[in-house]
Amino acid sequence: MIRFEKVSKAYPGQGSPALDQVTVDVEKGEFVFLVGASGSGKSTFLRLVLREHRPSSGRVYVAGKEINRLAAWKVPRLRRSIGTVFQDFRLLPNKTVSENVAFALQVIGKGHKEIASVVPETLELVGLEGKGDRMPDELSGGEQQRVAIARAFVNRPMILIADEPTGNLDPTTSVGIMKLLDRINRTGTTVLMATHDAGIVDQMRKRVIELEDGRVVRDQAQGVYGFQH
Ligand SMILES: Nc1ncnc2c1ncn2[C@@H]1O[C@H](COP(=O)(O)OP(=O)(O)OP(=O)(O)O)[C@@H](O)[C@H]1O
Repeated sequence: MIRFEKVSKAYPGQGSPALDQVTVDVEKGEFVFLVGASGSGKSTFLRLVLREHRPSSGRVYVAGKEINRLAAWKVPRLRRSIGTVFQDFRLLPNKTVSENVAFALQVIGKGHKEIASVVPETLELVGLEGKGDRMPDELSGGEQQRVAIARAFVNRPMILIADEPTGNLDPTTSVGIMKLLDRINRTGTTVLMATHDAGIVDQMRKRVIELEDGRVVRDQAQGVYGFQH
């Protein structure tokens, strides 16, 4: 589903590359944690998957296509097939919960009828039934993140990218969010999550890929956050 072949990424004016000869293969349906110190290259990795950046060398494949060679007009379609969730939720503050989720479908041209049936279904899936008419600032942080996940998942993307999704949440709320991501993963969606949350990684026992100075220093099935090398 996601394949990096000797991928390096150097930003202009930076001494050492943000990613350095990274080779990784993520199968469809896997759940992968990306860990490593701040600045180790996690966000760069995620941005390359979304083609927000292009590699300086090497190849990035998503769903079998080398995305560096994807025509510019096909990039929006690639991004639509990848849901994204961030630490800071990024909801539209002037829209209700339902409108936030519906918006993701409107921008890809879905009709009223489909939106009217899919949005409540998705809100129920994330545990927000009955809260569709609330505004984001009337929700707890955990609930806001559920809205963000509903919005990311509403068109059933093949990949869900989560960059520090529990970074602003307390441990109990974080566990709820991880259960939800696990449930989404079980529908067949590949989940790639960058995190500093050791407790969560140790609890979930999923594949762990650790980056250090842009290099993969560990790729462990059913891994833990910290590992004695
Ligand atoms: N747009 C950019 N321009 C220049 N340098 C960048 C850019 N984005 C990231 N970098 C550099 O690339 C390296 C990797 O950064 P990256 O954001 O990928 O790390 P990270 O592991 O996601 O960090 P964090 O955990 O703090 O989010 C860092 O040295 C960073 O300063």
